[in-house]
Amino acid sequence: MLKPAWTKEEFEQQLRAKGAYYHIHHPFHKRMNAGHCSKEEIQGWVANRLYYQMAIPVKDAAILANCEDQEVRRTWIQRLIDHDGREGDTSLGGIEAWLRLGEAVGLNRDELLNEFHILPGVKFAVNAYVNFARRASWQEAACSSLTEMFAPEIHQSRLDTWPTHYTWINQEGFTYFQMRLGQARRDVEHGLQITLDHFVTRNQQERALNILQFKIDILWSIADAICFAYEYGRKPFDGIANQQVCHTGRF
Ligand SMILES: O=C(O)c1cc(C(=O)O)c2c(n1)C(=O)C(=O)c1cc(C(=O)O)[nH]c1-2
Repeated sequence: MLKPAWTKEEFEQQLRAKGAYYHIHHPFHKRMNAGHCSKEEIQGWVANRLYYQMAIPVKDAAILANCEDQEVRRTWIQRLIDHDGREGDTSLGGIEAWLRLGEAVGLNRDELLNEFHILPGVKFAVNAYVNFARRASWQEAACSSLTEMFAPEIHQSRLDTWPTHYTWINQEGFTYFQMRLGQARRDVEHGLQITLDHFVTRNQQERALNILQFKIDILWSIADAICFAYEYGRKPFDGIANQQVCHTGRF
């Protein structure tokens, strides 16, 4: 029997219920916000997350390239500007703000930008997101960005806990988290509107939930890779070679 479609309100509720699996509940994130991470663990997380930051505007450019709706493009393009910044603009782009967070935790730009610390598992997870956005319809790719529904809470929890737990971090590094609070809420409003309008039958709505779970799995896998390497001390090729044998670049 064909299952009836959820109303928009019910569908939104189902999407929001996925927050139960958001990486805010990952043991590594819980440790980080409880103040139990070492300096090396914080540095490892910040260095690896830069790979995600760098990929976000590439992912959003892929969505723009696949989107034939001018109105949507006019709004979506703001996401690229948020992360890349604009020449001559005084407001900080997200990537630059993240690099400053890297410096605030004691890393230098060279080691951040030459991917010295990036784990293969993080690359695979992030690349899966970019590749999905390239191949999927723009509506499905927009749906995959909806983990941002849960992001303001995680950014806020860092702002609430890090300054007291990690007093060695230069406060200027927290600008990124502050910036994202408003940007993420605005992005979600748009992404949610696209998703609620596009996925209308019950089958389509269930597909949207599966796409959101795919993205949640990506974030969880990133945290797993970082946790394994830095909390459990099991970096790739440990005891066999230096991590620098790992492949470089994007495949
Ligand atoms: O720090 C976080 O936990 C976190 C998570 C996410 C997310 O849920 O995908 C994003 C961000 N931050 C973020 O800063 C950001 O700009 C962002 C963009 C997107 C996206 O999918 O387009 N997710 C996220």
